[in-house]
Amino acid sequence: MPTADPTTVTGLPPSIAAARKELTPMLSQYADLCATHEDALVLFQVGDFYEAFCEAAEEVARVCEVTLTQREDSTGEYPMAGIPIDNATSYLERLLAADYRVAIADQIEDAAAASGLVDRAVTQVITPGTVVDEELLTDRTTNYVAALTRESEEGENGRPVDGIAAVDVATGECLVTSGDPETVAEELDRLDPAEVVRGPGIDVIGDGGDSSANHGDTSASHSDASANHGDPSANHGDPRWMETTIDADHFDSRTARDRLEPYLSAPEERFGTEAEVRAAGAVLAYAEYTQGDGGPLEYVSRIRRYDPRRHLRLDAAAQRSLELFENRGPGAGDTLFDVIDETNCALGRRRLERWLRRPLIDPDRIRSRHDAVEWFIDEPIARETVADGLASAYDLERLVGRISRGRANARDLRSLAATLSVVPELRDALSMGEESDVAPEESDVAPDDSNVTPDDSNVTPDDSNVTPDESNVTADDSNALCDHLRDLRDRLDPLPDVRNLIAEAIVADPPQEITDGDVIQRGFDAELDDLRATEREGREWIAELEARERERTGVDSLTVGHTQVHGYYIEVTDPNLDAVPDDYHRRQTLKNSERFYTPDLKEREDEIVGASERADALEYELFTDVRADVAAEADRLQALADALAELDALVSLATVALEREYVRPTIEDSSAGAGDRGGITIEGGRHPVVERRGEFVPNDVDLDRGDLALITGPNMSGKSTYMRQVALAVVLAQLGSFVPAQTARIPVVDRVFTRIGASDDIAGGQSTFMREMSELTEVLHDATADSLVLLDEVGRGTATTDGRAIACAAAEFIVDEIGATTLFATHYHELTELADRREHVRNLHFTATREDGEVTFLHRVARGASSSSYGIEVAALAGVPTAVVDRARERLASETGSSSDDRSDVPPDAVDETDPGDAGPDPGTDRGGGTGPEPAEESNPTDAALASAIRSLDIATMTPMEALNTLHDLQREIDR
Ligand SMILES: Nc1ncnc2c1ncn2[C@@H]1O[C@H](COP(=O)(O)OP(=O)(O)OP(=O)(O)O)[C@@H](O)[C@H]1O
Repeated sequence: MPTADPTTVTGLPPSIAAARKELTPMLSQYADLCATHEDALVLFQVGDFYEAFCEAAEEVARVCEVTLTQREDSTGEYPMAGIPIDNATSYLERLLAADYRVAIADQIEDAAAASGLVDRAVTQVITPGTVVDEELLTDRTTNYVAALTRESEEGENGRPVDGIAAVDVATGECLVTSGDPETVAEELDRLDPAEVVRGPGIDVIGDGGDSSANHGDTSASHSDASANHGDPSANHGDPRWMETTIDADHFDSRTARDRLEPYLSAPEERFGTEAEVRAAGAVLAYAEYTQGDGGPLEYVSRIRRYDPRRHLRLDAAAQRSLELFENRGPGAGDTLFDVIDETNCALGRRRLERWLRRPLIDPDRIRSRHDAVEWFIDEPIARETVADGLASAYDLERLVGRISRGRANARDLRSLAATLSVVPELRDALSMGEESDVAPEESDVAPDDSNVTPDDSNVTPDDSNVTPDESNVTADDSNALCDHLRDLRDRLDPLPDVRNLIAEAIVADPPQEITDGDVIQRGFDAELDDLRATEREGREWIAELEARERERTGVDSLTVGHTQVHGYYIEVTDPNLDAVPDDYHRRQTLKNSERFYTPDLKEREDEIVGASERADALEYELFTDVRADVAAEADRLQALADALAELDALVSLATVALEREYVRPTIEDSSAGAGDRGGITIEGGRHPVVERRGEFVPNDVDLDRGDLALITGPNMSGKSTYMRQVALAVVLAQLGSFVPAQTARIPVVDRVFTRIGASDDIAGGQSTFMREMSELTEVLHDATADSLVLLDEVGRGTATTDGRAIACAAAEFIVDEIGATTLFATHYHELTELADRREHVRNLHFTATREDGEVTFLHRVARGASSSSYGIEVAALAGVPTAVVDRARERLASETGSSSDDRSDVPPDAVDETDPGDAGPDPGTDRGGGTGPEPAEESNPTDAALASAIRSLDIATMTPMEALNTLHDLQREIDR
């Protein structure tokens, strides 16, 4: 992100502070507002502009690329920069992007009416986590600001309990939970707030401050993860969110309780821990402050406490490596979210996002969502009707937020009414599964029934006994609306009262402004209608005045006109002034004419102006009343928004399942039966994202509960893709989606752990290996028999022998002690021997072949272990000259010494099934790993140098091309 240190230009600009005593009243007012908003850049309304002065002006000019001007007053000259209020959004975006909080100081009284200095106040502090301006928000994401608190030594083993509360100021949603520091750090990742307010005592997110617990900071996603290992200064701030500090008092128990009082009664009943109360109080304090400190935010009515353990846990590392929401690396394509997002409105999009961040773990709830998705797949008409209806729905959650905040205009209310008007259609569409004459085919059949041929009527006795109703029931059975959708349909309240109120009150196409009239329908309010009638009649009277006066005076050139300043007049040119009647009073003299008014005209004019002003004011009053009446139904509207959001997410899942040929997974209650039940069985499984890039080779998965599959195979052969596709199938299934496969049986998993690929984003200064180990620690510590663990090349970040030993020990520990279902990709061929010693270890491998000199990766998984000499083999497959490959093999053989003994341990099925072709390895030769445990003595200096060069290669991390180039270099060495 760009920016100079924001603190230099937030709050009071230094040169204004220095001249504090000599300021003009206006600058003095500016200075006061700046002083009370130390952490913000104050934009100060002067007419049609938001202005900043002195150093703040220089910064605004720089960031917003607007002209820096000089202002002069009695105290001298100073810089000023302004942005037009009408067009402020894009400038505000820039300031936010430059890491500023922006305090908007509006004129809060009519400048024309004010005597002296116009009163101004900060009406809103715009910060990344609390923006409510529609144009500054994106559709998809829920925009949270989160507060974190810590209760020391309250939890198990005297460890701290952290609380987290997050509020979406635009919609009024508020979530609260607590737990050990790691859990809360993980929740923070899931909520992915735009802004974080840390309470006292939380210096490092995710670190319980218990340095003896060596897994205490393994929320490895954060730069904070470096806490115990790296530079502590790196712990303050995460580039993903803005860090905000507020007065510590807001985190005080008493203060928090007082703050919460208007929002909910008996917080201790609602909340689980003191940490939650304090976090909720603090986050609401901050939210109120940003909304202009006008007291409680009424629309924050849905404060929900939740238990993170009731969801599939996906920490940031898992979310990232599975590319749920973010792409990795340059050139990366879609994310999983992109693939499954076929939602029709912003409500659904946000809901689906939430589901993906928090898949379920209750098998019944999961199946219930699957039922709904299946129903929509089977009912194309209903699905399309619902999708079309939802596509015309506005963002109800945010509309309600704006209405409740008193920021909605008449257009917003019409949008609300338009959204309500689709609800009955949605209900009808869902009722298709309920009516007795549901399917059109059946009603079509009816007339034909009378024409049945005698043969046709030859139905079996059983059938003929069926009453018409019953036959319908049987016919409908497959399409019967599932409980889930029936419940959802019942929650689709069309709020006819609200819809009618808006339809009656607000004109169909209202203007943007709500203060200038033309907002309220005729017939809604008698007084308003009278005023408008007076206005209209007056204007008609004036419209006819010209003709009347021409006739009365006989002056054909007489005109009636109107100016903003002088109002209505009758104009008579100089030559005709003689004809002017007595009741004409002079109003204005022009070059060749005179302008007059008559008492009647004046009276009418006063009437019109009076009626018009009163009507505009009345309209505004009526509008705000209607808005308040609608706001009073906020709870019902939010409940409807909730149902619409869910409906859209379900329809999206059905659409995706159909278009991409996903299948409904059978959900196993994983821990129901012990033993091997509850394994993952997938036929023809695909990676939902990779399959969109082109030809995809489907693969099967057959793992019993607690199995550990060791996956070997060359680089680029498809190991990571395979592992990820298994995890994605589980995530998709548990969020309620169908999965990309032919058949799938999936157990409910409590947590997905991933340690995939070397992460080079070591922001916290942790070495790759250290980070890898802390992630591994987390797996070994926290995984359970219900977890799914993905490990990719564990140990590769250190010396081969150490790495292999660690990988082997970790695999054994997982199988023996944890029993988590695990996919473990490795280049350490020796690990495959584990299959001989452990019942639950299986070998799988991927292969590559060469055809016509081209290396082809089959991307097909097969039983058994792969050959171990990946690097050289791939080099051979890639066409490295045989002499070089042979020489390399000799080198390796001499280095690995007696490692050929190892081969005897390799089970028969571990032999690489690759068709070796002409360049394939001789199965009889030693195929020990890239570097063996006991390097042999080298016989001469060149050999020693070569051996050392080869030994230092990290084959596991080399691409075939790098292997090729390295071999080429080695060959040149030999030839020297
Ligand atoms: N089943 C498949 N069908 C088609 N393409 C696939 C399949 N599996 C993987 N691929 C493609 O092959 C490439 C390599 O896959 P992947 O990264 O999974 O290999 P890998 O064996 O894990 O490699 P490395 O060991 O280097 O990490 C990917 O770009 C992917 O697009």
